[in-house]
Amino acid sequence: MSLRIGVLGTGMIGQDHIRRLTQVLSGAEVVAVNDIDRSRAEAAAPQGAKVHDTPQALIASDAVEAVVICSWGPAHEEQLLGCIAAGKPVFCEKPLVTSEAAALRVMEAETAFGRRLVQVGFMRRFDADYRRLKAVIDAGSLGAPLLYRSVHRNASVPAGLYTSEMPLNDTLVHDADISRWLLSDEITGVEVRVPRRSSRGGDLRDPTLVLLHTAAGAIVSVEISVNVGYGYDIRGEVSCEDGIAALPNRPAPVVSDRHGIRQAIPEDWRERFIEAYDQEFREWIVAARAGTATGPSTWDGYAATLVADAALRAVDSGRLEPVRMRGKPALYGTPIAAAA
Ligand SMILES: NC(=O)c1ccc[n+]([C@@H]2O[C@H](COP(=O)([O-])OP(=O)(O)OC[C@H]3O[C@@H](n4cnc5c(N)ncnc54)[C@H](O)[C@@H]3O)[C@@H](O)[C@H]2O)c1
Ligand SMILES: O[C@H]1[C@H](O)[C@@H](O)[C@H](O)[C@@H](O)[C@H]1O
Repeated sequence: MSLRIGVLGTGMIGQDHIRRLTQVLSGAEVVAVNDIDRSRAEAAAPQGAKVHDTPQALIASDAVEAVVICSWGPAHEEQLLGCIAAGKPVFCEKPLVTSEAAALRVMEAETAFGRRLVQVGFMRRFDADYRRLKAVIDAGSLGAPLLYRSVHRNASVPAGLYTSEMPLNDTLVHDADISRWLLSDEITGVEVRVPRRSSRGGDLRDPTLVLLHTAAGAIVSVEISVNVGYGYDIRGEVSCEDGIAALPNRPAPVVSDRHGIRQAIPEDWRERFIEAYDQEFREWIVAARAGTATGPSTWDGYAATLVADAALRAVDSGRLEPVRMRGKPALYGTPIAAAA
């Protein structure tokens, strides 16, 4: 039997996830959709899927066994709490929520329920290159990780909709999460430095340089540039005591012509992480069919939210801003020793 899924939010990524759930992956079907823009939901609904008037009606529907949230960040809390109250597994696109208080409310609801229901859309953890990079670090032959350089470049962002806070509370969450996961470490402090602005972004504060300090004493530098024009360029390199390990360049045909020898760069996140999103949903479908969730948890979404909050404080203060996490509930596994 296929997992019967309802999708909340049928914009850019909602449509892409509906495509993969209906045309690429097996074991799932999209039976219901909702969007505050009803015409968008109608256009995105696969044949036979019901278009619901409200997220609450979709979550409550007996036809829906599990939910995928692809609405805007500020809408996530209410929709997550609705899914947890209904006991339905839920995949939630990043960011989990947009404030520490909201993250704690979701965590309290899930821990009171007593079983993991929430998986957060940190798709990099499902990318084969990142998984191999983590395996090298975990093997330990390079010694302890000291520095991690994370480069996050978007070709462009929607003008007017993407604001100067968003490099820190929308884009950085991916780098914060992958750093915690790769280094098996927690982030304890955040600094932000702002160089001269790129003329490509108008008034937008871009690029931004973020330093994440970890409990074990490593430092992560994150370059966030959201208007580079040339493509979606994601890089990562870990410097350890006895060597370095880096993400490889993406395999692409090597073109030789009068401009030289070159390889294409992905256009956007859909192209760069296409296999990662597929794998993320393969693993989610298996877990959701068992009535639970796997991979990035509410705890991980909470951690990324705290980093985003600290980064927003740091860009104003110019100082190192602390990240103070609560004790980790047992539902989310054992705390990382260095951070305990
Ligand atoms: N993991 C990733 O790489 C990745 C990539 C893109 C977007 N995202 C995340 O996915 C989410 C959606 O992003 P997008 O780019 O598709 O945005 P979008 O603006 O294209 O689509 C969002 C949709 O949600 C709808 N919506 C908003 N509030 C709603 C509500 N309360 N109930 C129902 N529908 C509602 C909007 O009408 C819109 O159609 C965001 O949280 C974003 O950060 C993640
Ligand atoms: O919502 C998107 C998405 O999360 C992308 O993966 C990220 O590169 C963008 O900066 C962000 O705006």
